[in-house]
Parts: sequence; C-alpha cells; structure tokens
Amino acid sequence: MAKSKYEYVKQFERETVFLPHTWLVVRIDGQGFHRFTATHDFEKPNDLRALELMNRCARGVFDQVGGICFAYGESDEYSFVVHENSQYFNRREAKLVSSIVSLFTSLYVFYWPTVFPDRQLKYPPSFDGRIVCYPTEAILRDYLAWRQVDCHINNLYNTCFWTLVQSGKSTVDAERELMGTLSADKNEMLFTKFGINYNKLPSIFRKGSIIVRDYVEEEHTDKATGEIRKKRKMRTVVVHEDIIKNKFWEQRPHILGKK
Ligand SMILES: Nc1nc2c(ncn2[C@@H]2O[C@H](COP(=O)(O)OP(=O)(O)OP(=O)(O)O)[C@@H](O)[C@H]2O)c(=O)[nH]1
Ligand SMILES: [Mg+2]
Repeated sequence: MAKSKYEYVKQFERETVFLPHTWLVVRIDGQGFHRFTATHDFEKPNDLRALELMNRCARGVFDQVGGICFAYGESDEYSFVVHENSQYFNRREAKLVSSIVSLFTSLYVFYWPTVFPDRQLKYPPSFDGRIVCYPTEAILRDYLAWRQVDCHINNLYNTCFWTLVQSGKSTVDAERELMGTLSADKNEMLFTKFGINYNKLPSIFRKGSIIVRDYVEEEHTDKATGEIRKKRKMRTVVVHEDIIKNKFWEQRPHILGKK
C-alpha cells in the first residue's frame, strides 16, 4: 500500500521498552483521594467496603492483563508486578501503564454500585500510574516490603488518631498527643486507654491485600463412589498476610519462580 505524505510524522514517536529479565512494578494511586473519600463519606480510618472495591478492581486487572504474577494494595494504591519473563505488550512502558490504570479506573466506576448500592458516585474518580523496573528479585521483595511497612505505619497512626478523636479529643490535640511516639507507645496507648489490641484488628487493615495465584484445596464429590475428595487447584486468591517476616515467599516459590 502506498504511503501517504503524512506518514513521516511517525518518526517523531518515541518509546520506552524495558530491559528483558527485569521485574516491572506498575503502581496506581487514587488522585485526590483525601477529598474523594471525604465527599463519599468513607469510614475512618478504614472503610472495609472501599478496600473491597479496590480489591475487586485489582483482581480484574490481575486476571485480564498478561504477565502479572503478584499485586499488593493498601489505602488508595495498588502495585502490580509484571513477571521478569513476561513479554506482554513487548514490555512497552506506555502500553503497560496506560492499560492498567485505565482498566482499574473503569472497573472502579463499574463495580461502585455493587459495592456501595446506598451511595451515589458524586464525581468520577481518577488514578495515576507509574512503572519502576527492578533488576533483581531481592530488590523487588524490598519494594513490596516497603509498601507493606507503609501500610502498617499509616494504619497504626490513623487508628490511634481516630480513636482519640472519637473519644472526644480535637484533631489538634490528637495530633499533639501522637507527636514523637514510637510504634510501641501507640500499641500501648490503644491497649491501656481504649482496650484495643492492635494485633487483633482485621488483617486487611494492618497488612493490606495481596493477590496471587495459589494452590487451594477444593472438595468435590466422586461421581462413581459418592465420596468427598479433596483436590489441590490453582486459583486467584486475595490474602492479607505478612510478606516481610513470615516465610511467605519460601512457602510459595511458584509465584516469582520461572514460568
Ligand atoms: N476515610 C478514609 N479515607 C481513606 C481511606 N483510604 C484512603 N483514604 C484517603 O486517601 C488518602 C490517600 O493518600 P494519598 O494518596 O497520599 O492522598 P491523595 O489525596 O490521594 O493525594 P494524591 O495521591 O497525591 O493525589 C488518605 O490520606 C486518606 O485521606 C479509607 O479507607 N477511609
Ligand atoms: Mg492518592
């Protein structure tokens, strides 16, 4: 086919293609969610339904976009790990980040009425996205540990802050009381003043959410004998576990392992 005289404009296009055998992390983050969560009356410090909505959207991305082997979410953000061996979109930055952030955003609006049937969406939410390339599995694991530590630090602080405010303190006084305190002080304050054992709070709040493909035991009835048997099946699961101290990775070598 003959080329038009305008074809030359394509020469101006530039692309970032990531190096092979490197881990890619696409992190999306709600834009202006401080305002969005206030406008939509999210519960403080954690709105369980809002977190479940984030998890639903992330599962949609996890299952539809190729090459994703792990996802971690907390607050208004989600990180998607593209496997080092993935060739999806030929590892092109713009394709990967734009399709993940747009799919996540449209799923957020799509699932909103199911998760919040009693709450109207007052304006369209948006998310931004970026990709970072990590050359080794050890650095990738440290990246994920960094996000989970962030979740822990923020959640412990916010739990203390809103418990103090709900007990009658002004936001200024609550902030002043927490200034300079360490994690141990915050745990102690929650327990002695309010009878709250921080470690007993839901793990989705304390640890964030992890999406992986993992083996689960499923029961099925043997047609011939009527016996109930257990079978190990690979499924997409959402868990709220410690990926830092526990043997999370050691127990699941298939997640980051070579495919
Ligand atoms: N009430 C409530 N607020 C939440 C919840 N999850 C996230 N948020 C809000 O969302 C904000 C997320 O932090 P950021 O991403 O730093 O703030 P942002 O306003 O989205 O700012 P940009 O990301 O820079 O656009 C938090 O500071 C909270 O205000 C929740 O479960 N309940
Ligand atoms: Mg945000």
